[in-house]
Amino acid sequence: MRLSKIFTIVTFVLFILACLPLAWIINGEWGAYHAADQGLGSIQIAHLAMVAVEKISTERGPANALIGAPAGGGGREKLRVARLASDRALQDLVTALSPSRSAYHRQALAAIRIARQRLSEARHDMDRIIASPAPTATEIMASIRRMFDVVPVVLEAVNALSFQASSVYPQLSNPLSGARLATELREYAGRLGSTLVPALTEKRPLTETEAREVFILRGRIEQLRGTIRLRLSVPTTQSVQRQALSNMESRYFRNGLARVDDILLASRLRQPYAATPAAFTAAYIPTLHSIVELRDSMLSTAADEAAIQQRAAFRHLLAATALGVIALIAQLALFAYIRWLIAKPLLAASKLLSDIADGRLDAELPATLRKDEIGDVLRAIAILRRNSQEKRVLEQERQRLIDELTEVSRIDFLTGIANRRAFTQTADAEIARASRAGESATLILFDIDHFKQVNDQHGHDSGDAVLVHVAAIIERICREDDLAGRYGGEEFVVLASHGNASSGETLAERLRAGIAESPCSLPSGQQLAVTASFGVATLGEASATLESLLQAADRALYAAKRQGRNRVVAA
Ligand SMILES: Nc1nc2c(ncn2[C@@H]2O[C@H](COP(=O)(O)OP(=O)(O)OP(=O)(O)O)[C@@H](O)[C@H]2O)c(=O)[nH]1
Repeated sequence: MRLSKIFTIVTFVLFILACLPLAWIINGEWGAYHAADQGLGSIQIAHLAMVAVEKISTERGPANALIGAPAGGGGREKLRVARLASDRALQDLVTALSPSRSAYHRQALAAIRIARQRLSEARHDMDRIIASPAPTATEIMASIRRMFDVVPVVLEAVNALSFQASSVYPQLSNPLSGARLATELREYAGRLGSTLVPALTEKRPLTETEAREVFILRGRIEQLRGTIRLRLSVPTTQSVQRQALSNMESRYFRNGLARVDDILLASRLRQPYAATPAAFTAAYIPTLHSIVELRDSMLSTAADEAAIQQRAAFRHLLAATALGVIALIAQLALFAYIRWLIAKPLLAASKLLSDIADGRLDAELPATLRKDEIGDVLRAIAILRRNSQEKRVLEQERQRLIDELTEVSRIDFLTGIANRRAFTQTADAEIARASRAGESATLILFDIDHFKQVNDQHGHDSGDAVLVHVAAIIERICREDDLAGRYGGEEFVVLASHGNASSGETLAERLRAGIAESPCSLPSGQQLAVTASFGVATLGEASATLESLLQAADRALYAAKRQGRNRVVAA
């Protein structure tokens, strides 16, 4: 597998391995943020449920005030407004719970459906009692109890939502349960007032049942008061809650319950009541606000704390995501850097080595100042390439010299035509080929006449000039495919291929005439007449080799010399 591919696979695998724990961490942070968000939502919805409980409790005040009261006055309008407020609070709660996102929400929604049904029936019954001119105490109490029965159902929703919020924020269980207890306290405080209404309406002492009910309610209220105080006795309780608690103590537990105690005392002493139901309600109900304020203060503390934690969870999520992304980018950048630092130069080095091995020595070498192993490799490749280039130059020079030597060894240094060795090699092969092919070939051997005299009379240089002069005539007259050479001294030889005896003799005659008719210019400037004698031998049965042709031609040449020179004699 190629190095680049291995590097890509390793990068991919390491990237995935880094992604997995990051995804796990981010998923955890997302879960924490999501739970915090839901917990905060639950606190807000729990608040709506508590408000609904409060509104339903409050609705009993104007209803009770209307029982036995003369028709007219603003009582009806107050009841209408109170009922509208209850309906709106329940609707707000239903809207906030839809669509339900958890089992707690579904449980709360189911409870509210039942509560609405019960509330509708209780209102119907209450309207009947209000319309009745003289309802009995039992009828009034039954009607009031039906209103009471609505509240525990809504409290179920409050409990479900508070539990959900507490499960996310265990540290907020104190303010959350404190708010829930305050909601219950508000309910029982309301019930206490409602329980007194029949006796006030009928201007009679409390019945034994009513007195027991009041006793139980007072006990329940004290119990709730104690539990709330316990919840708020922890050091983390904020001053605003302590203030709300003290406000509730003075307004409800001192002023509000003082009204109740007045009525209970008058009832026990069988004395007439100092307040009508409406006056009692008007004095008693406002004191319940202090309980609601305490509830809201605890809820607002819990909501603030939850919002802080939700924001912290969001910041953690953001930080984890940002760190994760930065880590991945850093990892990719590191891989890219390593690729650039190691893999890329190694690949380039491998390509350069392949090029050098294939003889491509002109590829550009990256200039490197690197001091590491990669730098060493690149420098070694540069040296290797330089050595290869030098070796190539040397090889070329060597070949050139070989070619030159070969050429020199085949050419006569004086005349520039083939020497005896070159002529012999080529002529041997040509005669063998012509012999095989059944073609004709003529060998012309000739010798300059009285050459010794030229040397003797005009000097050796003039002799050389005559030799060069004759060679030039040979080159001028012979065809390209004729083989001509200096056979030795002042002796020349020509092998005329593809010819016959007569054409060979003709060529010899043309050579003879050419030499005889062209005087040679000696270095001294003197013109010297030169002649030569020719022996011609033609390829035949008896002369199938160069050697035999040469012997035959030499004999003919000798004959030509004897016959007076400057002539052609055929063997
Ligand atoms: N200048 C010069 N002279 C050469 C060369 N080679 C051979 N000779 C001379 O050629 C002469 C040959 O002379 P001979 O063999 O006596 O023949 P000749 O004088 O030509 O007489 P014939 O051939 O009988 O006409 C000798 O004096 C050689 O020294 C050469 O390369 N240059």
